[in-house]
Amino acid sequence: MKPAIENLQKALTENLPYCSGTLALDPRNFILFYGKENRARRVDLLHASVKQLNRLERKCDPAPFGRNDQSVLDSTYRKAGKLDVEHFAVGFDADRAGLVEAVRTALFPGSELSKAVRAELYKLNIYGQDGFFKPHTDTPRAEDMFGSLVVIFPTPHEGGELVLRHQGQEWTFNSSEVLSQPDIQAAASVAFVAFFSDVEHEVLPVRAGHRVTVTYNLYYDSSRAGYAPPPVPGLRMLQPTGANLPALSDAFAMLLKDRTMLPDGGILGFGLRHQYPLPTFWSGEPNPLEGLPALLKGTDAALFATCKAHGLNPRLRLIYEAEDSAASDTFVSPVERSVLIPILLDSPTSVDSADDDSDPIQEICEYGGVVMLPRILGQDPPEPLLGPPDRRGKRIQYIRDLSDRWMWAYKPALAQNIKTETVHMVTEITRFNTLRTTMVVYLGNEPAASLMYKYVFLTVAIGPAKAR
Ligand SMILES: O=C(O)CCC(=O)C(=O)O
Ligand SMILES: [Fe+2]
Repeated sequence: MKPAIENLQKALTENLPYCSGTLALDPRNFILFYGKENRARRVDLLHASVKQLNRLERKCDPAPFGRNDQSVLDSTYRKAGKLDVEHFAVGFDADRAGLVEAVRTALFPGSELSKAVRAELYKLNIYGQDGFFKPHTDTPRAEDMFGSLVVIFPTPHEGGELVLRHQGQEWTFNSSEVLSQPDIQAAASVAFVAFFSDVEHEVLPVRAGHRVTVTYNLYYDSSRAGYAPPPVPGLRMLQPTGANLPALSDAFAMLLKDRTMLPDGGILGFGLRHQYPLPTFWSGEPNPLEGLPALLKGTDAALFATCKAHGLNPRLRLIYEAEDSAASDTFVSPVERSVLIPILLDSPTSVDSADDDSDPIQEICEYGGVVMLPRILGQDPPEPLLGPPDRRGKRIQYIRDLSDRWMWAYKPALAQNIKTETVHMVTEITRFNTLRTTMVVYLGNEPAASLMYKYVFLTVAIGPAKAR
């Protein structure tokens, strides 16, 4: 496969056990109060002096770490200071800042996003010169704890990289480098890393300055289900790459530049990666696709914005897999129960009725549907396009040219009236953003309501190679 396609696909489907980035904040988020007696000290972590940070370091307790269910002090294992939650208060709050939601989006792609999460402030840590924390995994504090969130404040420091390891892979997050980029610094930002509990991590020695962090424990919390705050403006996700706007835009530009890729132009298709609060049953309210661009998250939001930034017109559309059982005899093996013809729709139109004289697929096309001829971008010759079973347990299989054959061989008369659209899929269609509508089917005189499942996906038309 062509590297440009692979690159974009990888960015869009990458599944990492961690995420990282920066978040620009109002200056009051950086104010820290700390102390064990009635009189607390105040330090502004955005403009803290070395003297102030030295004092904070002195006032902290030596940080222990968990070994075999016990908390032990061992300076060959961890050299850092810590404060427990009752000994400090900081303006920053991960939930209020929108960071918990951002982290949830980055860690749980797909239908898993419906898992609600909660963050609990755990500790403040300070690593002075030569401070470090050897490789370890965090001890879960409860059964529903699934990960940790580390927030790094912009106090000057060198070294102190957070190294993460999981299933033979390793990633390094260099907070001092990230936070000292001029635009990040100008915007008063914190850096963050969130990871699942089975990710081993390590803080490399701090060579100079002070590295100040607060950690949160992350929990599943079903009582918050359905809670979905809007996206946060100051957020810059670095990993996963697909949620990182500049990185995704580069990958997209590389694809557009490849002159051998759809030289005459065409339509690209993308499956959505996250689940959105759509009405599960649509019965004539306004088109829910119209408000959807504003709700997009993570890689979906980044992809939509990237298309726009390239002067393209991304469209959120529906795909309906119309069943044509009459065609099954002709085209598929007896194992297949029916042929599914993918039909594109721009709004979730209900089909009032289809009787046994009319062809249901033709009926849907009369309501604005277009028969989709699916391809997989870059696969030459095209391979069968396979999808997972849908929620009715039915096996979904778009045979490469099934809809073509259906169009031109089985229904030649219809083919003249039906519009088609060839879509080159970059990532697989997902089936967790579903709208259901009814279709009344008449079998003789007997009306029967049948459900139509429509999945949201994204298409974007690109021009010929010469013009892009
Ligand atoms: O401060 C950090 O960067 C990480 C701290 C940590 O790993 C822990 O507290 O378990
Ligand atoms: Fe840890």
